[in-house]
Amino acid sequence: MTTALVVAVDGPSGSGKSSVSRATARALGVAFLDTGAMYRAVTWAALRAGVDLADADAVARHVRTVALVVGTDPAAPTVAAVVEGVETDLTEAVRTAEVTANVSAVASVPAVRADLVLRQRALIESACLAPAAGREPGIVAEGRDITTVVAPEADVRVLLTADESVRLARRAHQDLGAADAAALEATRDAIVERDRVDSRTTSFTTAADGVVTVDSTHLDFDGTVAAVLEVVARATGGRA
Ligand SMILES: Nc1ncnc2c1ncn2[C@@H]1O[C@H](COP(=O)(O)OP(=O)(O)OP(=O)(O)O)[C@@H](O)[C@H]1O
Ligand SMILES: Nc1ccn([C@H]2C[C@H](O)[C@@H](COP(=O)(O)O)O2)c(=O)n1
Repeated sequence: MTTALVVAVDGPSGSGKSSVSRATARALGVAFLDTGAMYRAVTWAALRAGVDLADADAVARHVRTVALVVGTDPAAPTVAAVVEGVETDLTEAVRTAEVTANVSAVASVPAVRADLVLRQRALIESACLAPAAGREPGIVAEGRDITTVVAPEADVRVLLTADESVRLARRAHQDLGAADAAALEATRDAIVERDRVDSRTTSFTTAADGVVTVDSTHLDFDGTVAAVLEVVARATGGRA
């Protein structure tokens, strides 16, 4: 493969966007971009700085000052921010319940979205024009608005879905393992609520024109990756 390949993947929480996109990127030998991690990192920074998240202007002003460092190696994706002049790894910190509970408020600010969309496009361009050593030119980028806003011209655009009950069961299993029923119920409520709030800002439940839906309800993980790779092969005539 010599021509750069951009694969855009969107979907609701627990659809498998991150894990399936990452495995797809590995299989294709290209970079991987988790745009949700970028929204999470600027949320972490805003919380740390004590910004009032109800004040959209203040949030957008603060986010503009946050220098993000995003690692797009699908074997070990990372996100960091420069805090008081020091690059601080946030790969784990962005997964806390506090960040998860607040990220939708930050992601719903239009000026924040405009800012991060530009940064995401720059990362996609960089992966295409200057791939890391040993990597093919291209990227699998996933989120909620990649197929529609960030990279509507992507070579391949996929909406990854699964029935709500299956998505919630996967997420609960990942987050809580064998936790008690009340904890599982709380996780489910939080996920449903986050998707409800996020869907006011981005459209990730129905496929836009030209976007291929992959429904993983009855597929296991490997089967889902294979289905996405098949969409890529069909769209690229086997060049990838
Ligand atoms: N087809 C599948 N079959 C079984 N498990 C799956 C499948 N796809 C993903 N998973 C598992 O479901 C869990 C959630 O996947 P993942 O984190 O990739 O979802 P996501 O859509 O990125 O969610 P979020 O937007 O909330 O971060 C993970 O544990 C993942 O391994
Ligand atoms: N392109 C994107 C990616 C993510 N978001 C928002 C929506 C989520 O609540 C949050 C975290 O994403 P996750 O890590 O759960 O995939 O970020 C968005 O609005 N647009």
